[in-house]
Amino acid sequence: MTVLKVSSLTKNFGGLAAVSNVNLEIEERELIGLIGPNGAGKTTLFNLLTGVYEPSEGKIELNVDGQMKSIGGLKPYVITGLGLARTFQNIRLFKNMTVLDNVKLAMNKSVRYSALAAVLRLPSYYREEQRILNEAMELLEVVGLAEKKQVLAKNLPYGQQRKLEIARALAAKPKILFLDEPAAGMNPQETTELTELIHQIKEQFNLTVVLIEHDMSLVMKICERIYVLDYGKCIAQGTPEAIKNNRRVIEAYLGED
Ligand SMILES: Nc1ncnc2c1ncn2[C@@H]1O[C@H](COP(=O)(O)OP(=O)(O)OP(=O)(O)O)[C@@H](O)[C@H]1O
Repeated sequence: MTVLKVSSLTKNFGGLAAVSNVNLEIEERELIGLIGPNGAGKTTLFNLLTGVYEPSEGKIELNVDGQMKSIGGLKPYVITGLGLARTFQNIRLFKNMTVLDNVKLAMNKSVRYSALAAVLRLPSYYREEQRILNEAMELLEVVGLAEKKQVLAKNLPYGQQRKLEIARALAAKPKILFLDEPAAGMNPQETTELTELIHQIKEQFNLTVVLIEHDMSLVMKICERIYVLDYGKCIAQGTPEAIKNNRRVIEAYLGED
């Protein structure tokens, strides 16, 4: 079943087509890689898909309860509510809050007590607070940060901050998870752990995952299918094996590591 379909998507910044006539079709529970040289348009594409930017042209459709719904240009919080969550290349945490509060805050949209219940401290308030605490702790267990729950986010090592971002994205209960360079700044040990974590959350939460990543060994190891962007255009898509041997992809990367 198709969960996300992108048709002829274009984003212009002045005279520059950062994303140019891109088509994607992603199936439920696929693990997709989005790669390409620096400045190829990967983050701009994520920003279009998650509502940060409005498309200049083209269509983005998300499967909502079995129907393809056009989501291009909707506000980010609306798109998140439809089941699409993301992490950012530049980590966006509440740095002076604890690890636990960072996750609890990400769950706030699902809070089910009224303002009055909160002010009067009614039983419904305590029940809901307990549910939020339990769910937040479960997510911290999943990403291996339960023992760090009281640590301020800014005091976590870089790799763990990235895992906390993933926990925050999961708190939105997404169907599709977008990860923007999840392994950036990680050491090889952390990257290996991250690879396992991505597999684990995909299975546990029945997710479709799309990731931008420069770490080719990670991409080739875990992605089932890869799209390659270059100068805003999609120049190839296919299995890791096909992409590795694709002449246009090799040419695009010539001069890159
Ligand atoms: N808000 C913006 N205004 C103007 N130009 C932009 C804007 N955002 C991105 N660009 C330009 O669009 C092109 C694509 O950038 P983008 O960040 O999407 O590439 P990328 O593939 O994610 O690169 P990297 O791998 O380096 O993160 C670049 O030339 C960039 O300078």
